[in-house]
Order: sequence, then C-alpha cells, then structure tokens
Amino acid sequence: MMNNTLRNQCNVPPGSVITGKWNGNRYRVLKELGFGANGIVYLAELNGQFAALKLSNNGMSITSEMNILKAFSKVQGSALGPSLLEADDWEKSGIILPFYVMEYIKGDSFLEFIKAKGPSWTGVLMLQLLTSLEVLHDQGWVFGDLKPENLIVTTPAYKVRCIDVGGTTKQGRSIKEFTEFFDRGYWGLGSRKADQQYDLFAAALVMINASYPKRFQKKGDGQKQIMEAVNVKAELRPYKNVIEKAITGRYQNANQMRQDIMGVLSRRSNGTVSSTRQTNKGYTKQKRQTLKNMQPQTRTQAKKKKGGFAETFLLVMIVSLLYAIYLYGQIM
Ligand SMILES: Nc1ncnc2c1ncn2[C@@H]1O[C@H](COP(=O)(O)OP(=O)(O)OP(=O)(O)O)[C@@H](O)[C@H]1O
Repeated sequence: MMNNTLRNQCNVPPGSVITGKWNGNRYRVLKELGFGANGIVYLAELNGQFAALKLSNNGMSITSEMNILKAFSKVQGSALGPSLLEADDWEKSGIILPFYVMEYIKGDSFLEFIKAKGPSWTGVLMLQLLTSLEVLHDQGWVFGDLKPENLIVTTPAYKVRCIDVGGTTKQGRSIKEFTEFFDRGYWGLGSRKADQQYDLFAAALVMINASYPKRFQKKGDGQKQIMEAVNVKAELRPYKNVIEKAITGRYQNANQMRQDIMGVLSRRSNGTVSSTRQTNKGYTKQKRQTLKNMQPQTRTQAKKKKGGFAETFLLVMIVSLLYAIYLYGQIM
C-alpha cells in the first residue's frame, strides 16, 4: 500500500508539467494511470507522444525497476515490460523526486478484457503470457508478482503485456513481491524461492481469477480447494489437468504448460466443429423421415439444412478468426 508521504509528495494534478532536472525534458501530465507501493504512474505527453511516467520518492526502488526494464529491453522482440525511455529527477518545492519514463501501454487490464470479451479468451491470452514467461525464464528471471493487474491486453492488437516489473527476481533468490492469491506459499503448495514453477503456479491462478473476479481465501487444503473451484466453472473444467499440473509444480517450463493449453484449445475447436456436424447429420436424417409424410415442407427442410451448413461454416470462421488474431498478436 502507498504511504501518505508518497501520495502527498508525488501527487501531480493533470495539466502540470514535470521538468527533468538533468535532461530538461518537459512532460505534461494528462492523468494518473495508477499507483503502487513505490510510486504513482502518470500518462504524460512529450512533443505530441504519449508516455507513462513513474514518479517516486524512493530512489532505490526506481533504480531497481529501471535496471530490470533495461535488462528486458535487451531481450529481442520481448513483450515483457514496457520499454524504458529515460530517467531523471524532478525538483518539486525543494524536494528531489526521481522518475522514469516508459512506453505507454494502451489497453485493458486482463480481467477487464475477459469481462468484456468472455472467458473463452483466457486460453488464448495464456498462450501469449506463457511465451513471454519462457523468454523471461530463459534469461534467468522469475516475474514474481504475476497477477491480472500487472497484465495489460493491448488494443487493437490483443497482445498481453506485463507491466510493473518491481517483483521480478533472479532465479534462486527469494521472491521479492507477491500477492497472496497468486502465491504458492500462501496456498501451502511450495516455497517462495524464485523458480519457473513459481510463475507457472501464479499463471494457473490468473486463469482461475478470470472466472472468480472477486477471488477467494484459503480454507484448509489449498490444492483441494483450488481444484474444487475449477470443477465448479464450466469454462475452467477443460483446463483441469493443466491447472493441477501447474499448481503442483509438475511443469518443467512455461513451454510445457503452453503446449498443454494449445492441446485443450485445439480439442475444443475440433470438438465444436464435429459436434455441430453430428447434430446436423441427425437433424437431416430425422427430417428426411418426416418429409415422406409431409411433402409441402420440402422447401423449409432444404432451407434448414442450408442453415446447418451455414452454422458450421460460421463456427469454423469464428475459431479461425480467434486463431488469426492470436497469430497476429504473436507476430506484432
Ligand atoms: N507503462 C505503462 N503503461 C500503461 N499503464 C501503466 C504503465 N505502467 C503502469 N501502469 C498503470 O499504473 C498502475 C500502477 O503501476 P505500478 O507499476 O506502480 O503498479 P503496482 O503494481 O501497483 O506497483 P508496485 O509494485 O510498485 O506496488 C498499473 O496498475 C497500471 O494500471
């Protein structure tokens, strides 16, 4: 939680200008984007370009976050964090406040996106997230504080981006920052040592959070409770094995989890198409019988049969479209 001193010192009303003491850039503050324990993030504008500016009174935390962003920017094609633009100090009423400026990531938070588009998107977004996690893990890091608030789904590309790299920890060390619901230690399912499985546990809980926006508290056996929650929700049931493996640390890496989710998604799309075909077959046969006795309905029947094909075609198109959007997001 943010302390009062930080709130008072770093509070900047829209329209104010933050001028860098060393580089001299003048950022016009447009609005507050959000705040965390270490600072307030503003949407700002410089020479007609938007940027996110994080202002703090804690030089150490700002430096550490910046170092992580710098490390991420060296990873080619990475969607891990926003790119770092510059760092400077702002002298406000005699107090020096450090800030850094990063790429503004425009979009909805993960949960807002799922709420608007529906839970069928969870799997597709997880594929993207796991690709980013794999890159991060390969570089020897663990994201740590993985939760929907730290994930933005960009528009119009529908790409998942991680923000708030403050919890990112070198593998083997103790997790720096965590949020109970996503923390395997809280659920009694492992330690707080930074390893790949720590993030995969949190990724599974992100999927659960998409179906339980209010979250829930631990009562008794953590694994049993989580799996019971999965069973209750129809949209989570196809991912039962994936979630169970992730929360019990049985994935060696993010790619294994990704492959399993890919399997669920392709089974689901095949299942949808073939069950529609079966329904159409049964429907046609039954109707043919009836037709022998009711000749005048022939035209209606032909129309309905056509409607069945149209329905199948539409479904195939929707599934293909979802994949196309996903692939587009991967390439961008
Ligand atoms: N680059 C960015 N682009 C768009 N919005 C951002 C960006 N960085 C941060 N935000 C917004 O600002 C909010 C606060 O960011 P911050 O990094 O301080 O988050 P936090 O997770 O609460 O931090 P902390 O770990 O310091 O407590 C985020 O939740 C997000 O809504």
